[in-house]
Amino acid sequence: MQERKEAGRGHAPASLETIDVAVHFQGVRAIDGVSLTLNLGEILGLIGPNGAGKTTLVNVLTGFQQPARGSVRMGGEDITGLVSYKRSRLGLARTFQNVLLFGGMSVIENVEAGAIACGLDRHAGRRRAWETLEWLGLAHLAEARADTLPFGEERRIGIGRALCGRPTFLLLDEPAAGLNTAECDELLTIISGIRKEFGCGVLLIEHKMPLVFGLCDRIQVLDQGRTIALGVPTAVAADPLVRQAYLGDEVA
Ligand SMILES: Nc1ncnc2c1ncn2[C@@H]1O[C@H](COP(=O)(O)OP(=O)(O)OP(=O)(O)O)[C@@H](O)[C@H]1O
Repeated sequence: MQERKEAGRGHAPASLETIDVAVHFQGVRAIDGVSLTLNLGEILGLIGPNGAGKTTLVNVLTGFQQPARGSVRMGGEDITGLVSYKRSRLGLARTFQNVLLFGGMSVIENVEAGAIACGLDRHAGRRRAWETLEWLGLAHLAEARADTLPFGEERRIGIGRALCGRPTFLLLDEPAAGLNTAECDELLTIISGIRKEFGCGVLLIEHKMPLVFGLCDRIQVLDQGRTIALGVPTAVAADPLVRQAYLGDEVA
């Protein structure tokens, strides 16, 4: 296991950061000066009400959205102007709120695509895809067409595709949306296994609080494009501003 954790890690960057990032859409301040640090080996929760700016921040981190102000750094190096496929090759992977699998392709081809996007050739990519599916307990689905899968499995395949490039930093955008309780429990085991097995930093955007509070080392809370709290789960759960803006009495 340790071998797998260190494989390909080399001199992995120790952190992924945004520094004072701002994004505006036609006058809407989607992000208004947010700094965030995701460390290697930690699970950081990013939570907040609908429209708080969480997905926009992930888009900035992955290069899908250029900020109007501020910078993105990986291992201290400025990557703000780097296009997203180059960020993938540096070890940055994400999943999407809508799974976005290639419907007409098989499961193994979908997962392999994640490795090829990170620079592996087809042969190595296929081998890596098998390893990934086996690790997720989904190898029996390898030859199935992606668009025939139930929603919960589709989501896990989406995670497998992101994981297949063995990212240093993995950004999960609402991975539990639409999952039932049993599937959420499975997801919790997968995410904590990802950190243990692959040692990457995981950014978890989620509205399902049991998952966030059960998994995260630290939690950052956004509201209207700004950070209103950042800290360990117990401190965030007790923060009056967070309870007022988002949590209510959900987490005691
Ligand atoms: N492409 C866009 N064009 C215009 N406005 C946008 C665009 N993308 C996001 N916004 C606006 O920016 C703000 C932040 O949106 P964002 O999707 O980042 O929030 P979020 O915290 O991820 O919300 P949710 O929890 O609902 O996914 C919202 O007001 C949203 O309407």
